[in-house]
Amino acid sequence: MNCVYLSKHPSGATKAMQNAQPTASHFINGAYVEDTDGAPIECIYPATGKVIATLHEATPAIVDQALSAAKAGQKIWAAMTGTERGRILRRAADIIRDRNRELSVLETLDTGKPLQETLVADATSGADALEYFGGLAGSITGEHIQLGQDWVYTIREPLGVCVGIGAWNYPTQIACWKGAPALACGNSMVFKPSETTPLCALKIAEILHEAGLPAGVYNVVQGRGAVGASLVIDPRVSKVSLTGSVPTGRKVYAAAAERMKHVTMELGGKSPLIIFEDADIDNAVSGAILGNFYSSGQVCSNGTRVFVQKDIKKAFLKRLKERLEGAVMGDPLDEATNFGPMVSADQMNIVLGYINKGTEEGATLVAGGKMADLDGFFVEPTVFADVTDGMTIAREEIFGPVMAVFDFETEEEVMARANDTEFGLAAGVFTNDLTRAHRVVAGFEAGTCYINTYNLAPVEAPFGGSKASGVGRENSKEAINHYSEVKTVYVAMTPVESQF
Ligand SMILES: NC(=O)c1ccc[n+]([C@@H]2O[C@H](COP(=O)([O-])OP(=O)(O)OC[C@H]3O[C@@H](n4cnc5c(N)ncnc54)[C@H](O)[C@@H]3O)[C@@H](O)[C@H]2O)c1
Ligand SMILES: O=CCc1c[nH]cn1
Repeated sequence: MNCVYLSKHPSGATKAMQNAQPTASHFINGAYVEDTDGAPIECIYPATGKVIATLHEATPAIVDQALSAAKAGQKIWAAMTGTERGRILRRAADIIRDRNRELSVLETLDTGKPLQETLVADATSGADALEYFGGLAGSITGEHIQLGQDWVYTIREPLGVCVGIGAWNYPTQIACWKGAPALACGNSMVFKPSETTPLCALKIAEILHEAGLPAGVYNVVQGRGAVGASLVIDPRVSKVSLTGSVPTGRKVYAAAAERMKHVTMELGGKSPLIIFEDADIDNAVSGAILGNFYSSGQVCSNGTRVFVQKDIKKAFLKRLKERLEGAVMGDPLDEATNFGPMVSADQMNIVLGYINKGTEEGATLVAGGKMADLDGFFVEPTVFADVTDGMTIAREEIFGPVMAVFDFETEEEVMARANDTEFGLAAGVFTNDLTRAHRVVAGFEAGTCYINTYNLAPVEAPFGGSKASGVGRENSKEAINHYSEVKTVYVAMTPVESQF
């Protein structure tokens, strides 16, 4: 039965993880479930390239089992009060915080992200979501509308069974950002993690049940795209929330639309970060580093198109180069490491391909530009300057540690260039001119904007994209609207006046 195992690991992490690892491929109806008929999924530790766990894709029987459990579990869950539901979600948040270290190690093993990051950004962000939506669960209500003697009341109802499909960059966070609002509203969820990072969501399911979640309310099944596609089209499913690339988003949105299902689409980006000459250069360099090299550049909202006003270009690049000396690449489980590998060999090769294109198309390589001399899938933090708008590295999402620096002269010019993209996930501006800062963000065609900072995503604030980058918003009270719908009830206080 126990087909998930973490094999020996040079850093000794395995020993510490004996009690923390998931014990089977799927979590359904409150328990781990295995079905070795499913095709194997190898979980590869990105810092060594070695297989650390082997799981199995969900077979059609497993998918059916998960959806049936979710259908039955949702009825029990929705019948509880919001306060009762919230208490369980908040208890899960507390358990996650208590086990932050072991969950962070698991996140690092799943993704290769440095433990220095995962200790503060992943399980903690998941706990924030469960705590925040747990707190809201008791106050998800409709309204009363008086119409003379008559009146209308509305009921905010859950949608039913929701499917969550995750990307590989934030496996714990994505499992919680989707699960917490869905469950707060009284829905159940079947979550399919990315096949590249299958481990973390299983622990979230296990902890939710330990906190008292009724069986069947949060289930996890493994699989590649075909498993995701089979979940999306199942008639038992009312809503699909995807975090992934734009091409996958188009397919999933189309399949959901065909069946008139609700969707949230959290997709890719190529976000602009504009640095005006009056900005504090050190602060702007910090923003550009955070917005390009955190999680080794594998963050959807990264400000990968850095527009620097011409007069400060030299000073900006000089300071940026100095600050890159601070990158510490190496064993992600060593807390001194602050820059990890790409999640997979495939992603590393995609990123190296873009770096070659940048050079071939005439951009100036300022830093990095190659694999690091280490085991695993490491690519150096890379900066190109003199990038022009038509270059491939200026137009396509790379999803790796590659910053493209552009020159600009005027605000009007840079705004037109910043918005000249199919994407609209995020955008940022560094300036000390407050009027300009607000004028610039008003002009951005993007769902999430930053003034004098970058990439923060607290649960209290809506997060999501415009244009091809997405539909709907995660986090904040906004997410409640995306996991519930309103029923209108008209109450007449006088007899009906019919026309004949
Ligand atoms: N906007 C956001 O919040 C956000 C957050 C993280 C990542 N992302 C984006 O995710 C992408 C990187 O992640 P990825 O490579 O895992 O993305 P991906 O699109 O390849 O895969 C995402 C998920 O979709 C599944 N999938 C693939 N085809 C499917 C189909 N036809 N039907 C249903 N499911 C299917 C995959 O198995 C995976 O679980 C980047 O574009 C990044 O910007 C966006
Ligand atoms: O990867 C996208 C989601 C995100 C942004 N900042 C932190 N998480």
